[in-house]
Amino acid sequence: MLSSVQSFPPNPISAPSTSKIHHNSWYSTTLTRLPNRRKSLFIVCAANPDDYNATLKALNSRKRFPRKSLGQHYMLNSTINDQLAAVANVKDGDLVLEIGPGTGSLTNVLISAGATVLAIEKDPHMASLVQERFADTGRLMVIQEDFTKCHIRSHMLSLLESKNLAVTGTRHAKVVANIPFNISKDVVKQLLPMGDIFSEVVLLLQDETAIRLVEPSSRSSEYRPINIFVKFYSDPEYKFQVPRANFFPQPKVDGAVVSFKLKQPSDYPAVPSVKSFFSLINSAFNGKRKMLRNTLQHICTPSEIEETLRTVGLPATSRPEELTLDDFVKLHNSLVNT
Ligand SMILES: C[S@@+](CC[C@H](N)C(=O)[O-])C[C@H]1O[C@@H](n2cnc3c(N)ncnc32)[C@H](O)[C@@H]1O
Repeated sequence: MLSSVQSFPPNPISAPSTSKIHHNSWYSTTLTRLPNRRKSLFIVCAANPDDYNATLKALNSRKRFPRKSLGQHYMLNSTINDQLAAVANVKDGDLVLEIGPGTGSLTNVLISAGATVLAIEKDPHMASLVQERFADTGRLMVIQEDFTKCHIRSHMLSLLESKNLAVTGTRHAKVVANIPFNISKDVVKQLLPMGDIFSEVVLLLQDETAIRLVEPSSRSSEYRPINIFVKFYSDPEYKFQVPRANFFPQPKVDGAVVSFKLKQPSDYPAVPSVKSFFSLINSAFNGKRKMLRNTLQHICTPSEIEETLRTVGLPATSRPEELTLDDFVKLHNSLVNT
């Protein structure tokens, strides 16, 4: 359901002083305006009083306490939102997919940069809040759905069609989002193979997840099938860390911004079947510390695996964590041809 937006009543609270004492007293005053639940979560100081103020005002307008189950840790530092948009080089005319707009602090930056935003928000209260806030811009479409269950490709195709934009050729769309940490894997799995639609995916993830997705290369103990998946579809880059004090309420972990520059489908590594390629990867990593000649026995005999490994220039005793994406492509293609 695509719906256009209504207007938001502007009623700013005057910005508090940034001095520690004033900030703290302003902070506890603001707390009393929130529904009287689990106030202990709010002990942490925010990065920017104005952004704090705006977030609390928005939540208060709906009597909406942040939900842990929805990963609702709102961004309180507009500079970080600016940096997220800058990493993706969001500019006039871009189409941006945002997952979990919340109160709309990042949405505001994207719209101000001249983008049209498609936002997917699971929480109906937040979906209507953000819809109302940007009603008069005509630049926001909100879909109230769970991103992990929605058909993002069909939503994007309808949007591109409505804007008379072709899917092939220049890719007009990007993803910029501060997502709930608990759906990171789903988001990455769904979006990275969409290089025909998106040129870049910029996500604020949990710092540990960001490192695990981007950094491990072959020969590292952290190397997993997801690293092969990420490199198959994109060129990932860890951009910067976002300390936990920038979120409201403060999570127990830090965040980090990662950019995934998506490859066009014509630039994916050449494999006859993507499905069989990833099935080989999963089988290979099933016995991570074991040699491939043992873990791939359901495909060929150990001596055939050894022979194939030698043919593609790899030692017969290779283990999965020793192979790069390129090595796996060669191994797969050679196995398919035997
Ligand atoms: C970390 S908050 C970020 C909010 C906002 N983007 C910001 O930067 O302040 C995550 C947002 O995602 C929404 N959300 C949680 N699970 C979701 C899901 N499965 N699909 C879509 N939105 C979801 C939450 O309701 C919340 O608004």
